[in-house]
Amino acid sequence: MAVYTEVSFDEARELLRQLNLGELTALRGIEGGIENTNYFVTTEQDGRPADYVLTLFERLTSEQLPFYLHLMKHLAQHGLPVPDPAANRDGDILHTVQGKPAAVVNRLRGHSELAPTPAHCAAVGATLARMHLAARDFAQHQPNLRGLPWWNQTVPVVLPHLSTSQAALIQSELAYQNHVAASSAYAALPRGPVHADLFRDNVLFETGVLTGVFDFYFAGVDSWLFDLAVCLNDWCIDVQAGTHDAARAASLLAAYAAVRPLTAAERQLLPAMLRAGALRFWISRLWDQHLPREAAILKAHDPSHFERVLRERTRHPVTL
Ligand SMILES: Nc1ncnc2c1ncn2[C@@H]1O[C@H](COP(=O)(O)OP(=O)(O)O)[C@@H](O)[C@H]1O
Ligand SMILES: N[C@@H](CCOP(=O)(O)O)C(=O)O
Repeated sequence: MAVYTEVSFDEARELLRQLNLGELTALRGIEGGIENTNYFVTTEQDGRPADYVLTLFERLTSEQLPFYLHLMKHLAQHGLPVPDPAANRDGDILHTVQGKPAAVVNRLRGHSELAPTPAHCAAVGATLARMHLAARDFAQHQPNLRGLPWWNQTVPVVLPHLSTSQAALIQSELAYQNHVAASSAYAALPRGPVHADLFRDNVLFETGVLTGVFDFYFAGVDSWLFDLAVCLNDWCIDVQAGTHDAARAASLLAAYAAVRPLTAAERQLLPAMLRAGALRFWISRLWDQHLPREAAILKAHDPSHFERVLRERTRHPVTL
């Protein structure tokens, strides 16, 4: 269930009219997702059906949202297969529905590939590198709001819920990541707007071709290597064991590097960033599990998965 706020047919029809997207014919709540209220919307335009997604933002604010929405528009204008937020007559892409910030984007074709092959991983690697390069001249700046300062703030909050060995691991990893962030190699990492949550369920494929990347609502300015590490930690991991899949990782990395070769600092810090990526999602899953919003998160993700990935990444560093 990811309809926290009910939208009536009339309200949706009015918004779609204002956006000049045709006459509403169908409105259906989307079950997947945990953060926002999402609806699939169909309209009729010039006698043809057109599909959109209407999102009401439940947690993100009107101050934070322009960065995400304009980044999506920027990437779409650069030919990336990402949702393109629809503007009204005044050019605004952030709207209001039921007093909440809202957006309407085109519905991307395809299905999530939850059992990816090296070929799927190559497509993800190449697209990630293209997104990094295309976002270089994106003018707006917003930090990754789930970056190191948030980890430092949130670890003490989740700590009381952990076993002794988990507490020791999370504290020592946090200390290590603070140490890495202060290093000259870290300062040398190329940075820019990154997706920061490019998991299997945020990418669509159709007959083996990557047709969509969505859910930019954890995006922010961070190192490109962090984004790459987040991807490797999801696309190139055995989900049951949390272990590294060398064939899929080689494929993703080679395709990424064919578009944008890695720098010396990136090659050096890959093992540390793989640990950082695992720590980031271990912390957020613990936070969602132990400090849920009022009955809102009904499908909290399992934190122990990223605890396993972090232990694996520490025990068996992947070097280039
Ligand atoms: N632009 C889009 N095109 C196609 N499907 C989409 C699009 N945006 C969202 N979806 C669908 O909605 C579901 C929930 O979206 P998601 O962004 O993951 O929600 P949340 O941010 O609430 O977690 C996705 O799994 C996908 O099926
Ligand atoms: N990918 C994150 C959770 C983010 O949720 P989403 O449904 O908005 O992608 C995780 O797996 O912990």
